[in-house]
Amino acid sequence: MNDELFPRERVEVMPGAVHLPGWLRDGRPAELLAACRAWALPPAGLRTVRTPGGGQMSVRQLSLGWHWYPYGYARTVVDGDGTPVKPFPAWLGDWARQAVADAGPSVTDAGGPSAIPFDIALVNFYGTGARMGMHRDSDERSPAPVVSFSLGDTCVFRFGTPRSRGRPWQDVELRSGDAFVFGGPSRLAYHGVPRTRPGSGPAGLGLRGRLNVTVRAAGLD
Ligand SMILES: O=C(O)CCC(=O)C(=O)O
Ligand SMILES: [Fe+2]
Repeated sequence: MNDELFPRERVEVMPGAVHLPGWLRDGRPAELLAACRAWALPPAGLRTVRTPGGGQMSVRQLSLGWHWYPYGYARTVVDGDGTPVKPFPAWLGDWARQAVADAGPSVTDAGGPSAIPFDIALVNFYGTGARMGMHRDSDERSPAPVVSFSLGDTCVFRFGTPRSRGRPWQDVELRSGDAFVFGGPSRLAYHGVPRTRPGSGPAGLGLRGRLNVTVRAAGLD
């Protein structure tokens, strides 16, 4: 449900980076949340990600299709319970291609969205205080855009350039139901989540915290 009095507009925040407010309509937020709850269960469920330097990420994460670990992709949870990654569902690829079409031509280098072979989803759960530092999504071997869907609490999404972690950047509020697509000249741009706003999500959804699902094409076989 979109409970905005006036729907927020599509905004291209950087060349090839497009925010689609309220893009998940009708039953889709609840459908995606129910799917995330099922994927979160073991085996290959939600886990804490440890970084090579000995730290750990504050978000909890799971993967579908290909398992992401710092810093690569595998078919099994090589840094967790060792089980095969859960399959990437075809419907999520369909949603992502629809979002790419709605984002417009700047998010793709060549060809239309219909041929994009989406085959990965990374699901991130942000509890109170969780954040994600500025990084690039650079472990994929495909130029296809990344499509992000948000549920639950609002966050500040910081979107910069491919050149550096620093400024210039744009801060965008991603709310429950929003999509964000980045590709073309922004495919390797630095981005991160400096904060979420605990308790800001829609009461009717029944999610405490924030979920983000990024859909990607691996370009691997
Ligand atoms: O949580 C978000 O909105 C962004 C997640 C992200 O950048 C990632 O999973 O690589
Ligand atoms: Fe990312």
